[in-house]
Amino acid sequence: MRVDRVRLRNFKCYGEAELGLERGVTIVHGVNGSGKSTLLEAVFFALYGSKALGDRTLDDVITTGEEECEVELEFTHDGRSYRVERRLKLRGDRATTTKCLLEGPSGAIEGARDVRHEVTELLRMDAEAFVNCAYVRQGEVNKLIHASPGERQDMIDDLLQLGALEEYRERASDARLGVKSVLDGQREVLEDLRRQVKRKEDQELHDRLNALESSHADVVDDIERFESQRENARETLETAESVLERHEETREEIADLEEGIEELRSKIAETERKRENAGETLRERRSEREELEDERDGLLGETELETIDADAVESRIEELEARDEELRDDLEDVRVSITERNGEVERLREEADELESQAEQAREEADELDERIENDREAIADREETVDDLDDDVESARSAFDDAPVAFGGAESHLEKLESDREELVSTINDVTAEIRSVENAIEEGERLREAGKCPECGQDVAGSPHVDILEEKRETLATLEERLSGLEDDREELDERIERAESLVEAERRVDRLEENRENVAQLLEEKRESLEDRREQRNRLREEGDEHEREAETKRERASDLESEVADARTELGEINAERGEIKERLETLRRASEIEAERAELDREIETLRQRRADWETMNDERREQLSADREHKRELESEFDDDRVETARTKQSNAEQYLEKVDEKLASLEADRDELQGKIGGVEEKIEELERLRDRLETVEEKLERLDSLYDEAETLQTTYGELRAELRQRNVETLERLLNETFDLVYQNDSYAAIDLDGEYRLTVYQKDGEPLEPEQLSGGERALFNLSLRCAIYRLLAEGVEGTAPMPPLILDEPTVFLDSGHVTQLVSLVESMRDLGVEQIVVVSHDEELIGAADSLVRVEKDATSNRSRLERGRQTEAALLRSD
Ligand SMILES: Nc1ncnc2c1ncn2[C@@H]1O[C@H](COP(=O)(O)OP(=O)(O)OP(=O)(O)O)[C@@H](O)[C@H]1O
Ligand SMILES: [Zn+2]
Repeated sequence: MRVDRVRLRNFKCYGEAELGLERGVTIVHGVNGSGKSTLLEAVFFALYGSKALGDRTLDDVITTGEEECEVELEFTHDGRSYRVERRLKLRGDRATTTKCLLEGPSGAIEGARDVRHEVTELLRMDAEAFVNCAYVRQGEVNKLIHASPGERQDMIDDLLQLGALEEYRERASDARLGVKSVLDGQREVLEDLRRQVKRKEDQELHDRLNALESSHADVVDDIERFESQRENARETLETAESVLERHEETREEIADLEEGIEELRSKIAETERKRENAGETLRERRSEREELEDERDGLLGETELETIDADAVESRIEELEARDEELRDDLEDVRVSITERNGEVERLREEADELESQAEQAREEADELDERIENDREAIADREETVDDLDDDVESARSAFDDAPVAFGGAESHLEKLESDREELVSTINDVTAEIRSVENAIEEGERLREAGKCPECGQDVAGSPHVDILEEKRETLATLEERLSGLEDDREELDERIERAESLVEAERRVDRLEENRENVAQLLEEKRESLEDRREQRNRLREEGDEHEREAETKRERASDLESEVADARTELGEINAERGEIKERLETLRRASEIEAERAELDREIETLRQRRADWETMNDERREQLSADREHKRELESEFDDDRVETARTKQSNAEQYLEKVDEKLASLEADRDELQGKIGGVEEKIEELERLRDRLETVEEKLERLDSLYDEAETLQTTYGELRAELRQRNVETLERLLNETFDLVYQNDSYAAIDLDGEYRLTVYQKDGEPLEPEQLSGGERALFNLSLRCAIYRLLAEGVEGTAPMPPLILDEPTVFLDSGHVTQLVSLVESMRDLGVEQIVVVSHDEELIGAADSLVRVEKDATSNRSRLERGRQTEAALLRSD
């Protein structure tokens, strides 16, 4: 068995914690109070529940201040996986298990009891055996050593399941004692039975039975005789009674006959009356029939039929009705056609009216258009005149160019040229005028200077002045200039005249442009007018045609309407004819129906007459039969009256009273005889019962004797079984003791290599003795504390090994759990402990869990678990030591 995982919640100092465990040696370490032992306890608790707690109660494991606690354990056993889950809850100050579940390969088991049983079965050990073998708790060093040999014996027997053999032995012993007490009881029963049989045999029961049976036979004979006499008396009585009864019956019968006769007579009279009434009715019906026949004969003349025969009448009626039906349909058709035609006439007339008014309207529109056409024509004539006028104006305006220096169109530029020539001329004139003025001034100055004898030119004295003659030159220049000026002024005058002419030409050009534009506009308007005039003419013609067309259509419709009216008049004539024919048919039908009714009434009357006749005949027959019955009854009555005479009745009465008296007496006698017989029978029954009882006693005696024989042999068997079980257990135990002694010596040698001790002895009663080298024996209690610790560990390991080897099937081999095993050991012995642990691992213990803070042990671990308590939350925490740490510690 191997623990795979443990999970805790609110278990003592743990909040939420989980730990996976591996194969090999796991060392759990941490400071005091951190929760190491609690972790091991939790595993133990998960397996065994409250049985794992010893004196403590469930509420101890729930973390103080919490309500609920959970433990979950997963383990593998024999290659199969299991999971245990337990949940506790605090209710008041007591805790209860609210969930306990074991899931395994064959399903789930629930409930603390069943789970514990299953775990015990699986591991082949209960909680106590578990702590004795696999789980060495802290401070329990001396437990096995202090135990008495008897306690040790029980414990080891239990572990090796030798307890069962002891149980069987006890059961065999119980069985033997049980058989013994039954045997003693049966012996007493046998004695008692023998005494009873003897007493019964002494009573001579068979002689008594014979005497009683012969008296009984006599009484039975007497009873038979009296019974046959009583039978005779009863027959006599019956005969008399039947005679008297018959007499009474006859009297009643006669009375009945008289009553019947009276009844028949009155019925006959009644029926006779009915027959007469029916005869009366019959006559009445016959005369009614005659009347109907007369009426029918009268009607026959009115029909064209030869006889009034129902079928002929009926078929005639059908014919006439069919004809009437036909006529009604025709009538309906004619009416419909009249209505339709009238409607058609009205419609046609309305349409004709409508068409005529349309024609009228079209003509009016055409007249209107005529007027407008006339107006348009006048407007066109006016415009044509205007165009002609405008053409004349243009002609006259253009004539101004006839002898002009330029052609039409050149006036504008010609004027511009002339004006610029003039400007140039004016400026030349101004220049010449200015030159004249300066020459005049110069002449005036020169004359003045010359008068003063000075040079007119340079102001020097004339004598010797080169410029004296200049004045003459200037006067000549002045004359030339003045001549030039007057020429220029002539030119200007001429130019002014030409400019005037040019301006009038420009004016003429503009006028022509305006006139031509005007003419263009007028001509366009004229064209438009002409077109619209044409449109109106067409429209007017169309309207006139339309008017004519409508009038023609209206005429056609009116003709058609008057045709239809004459058709309606014809139809009305037809209508009258049909109605007349239908009136005739109606009269004939009435006659025929009456005739048919008469036939039906006549037939009914025939039937009634027949019925009445039949009934009268029936009544006659009935009364004939009654009369016969009446005479038969009278005959029968006479016969009955003659049947009985008074003597016969009297004899019967006497016989009846004698028989009655005898019967009374004989009944008394029989009753007393029967009482005697019953008494005798009771006595016989008593004796017979006693005989039967004797037989039964003899049978029981035989049975008890056989039973005693069997019990004797059973007792012997139980005794043998008891000894066998005892011997078997002693033998097995002896074998275990030898093995255990060997294993213990091996283990102790391994952990305590010391010269002081030679061997340990374990005797058949599990008494332990340690022998010193000098051969002196020592009790284990006499060893030192450390030695005791080692001795204890050796013993546990030896038991563990014995268990692993000595049990058949899969050895449970739970994890070997050691809590603080080093407490009493010195460092040298810790080394031995390490080799013990290792040798256990080598022996095939899958998991070894050790709580310790010894460095050397830590070094030997395959894995490390560190337990730590959080200072603030006060909850323990589990932490797996890293592989490197374990390896590092080991290498030190
Ligand atoms: N019901 C409980 N609720 C809370 N804490 C609890 C409860 N029961 C016990 N404890 C605490 O659990 C702690 C751990 O105890 P445990 O015996 O597991 O420690 P340890 O690590 O084995 O110490 P040591 O090395 O001294 O043996 C203790 O300090 C104790 O006060
Ligand atoms: Zn001069």
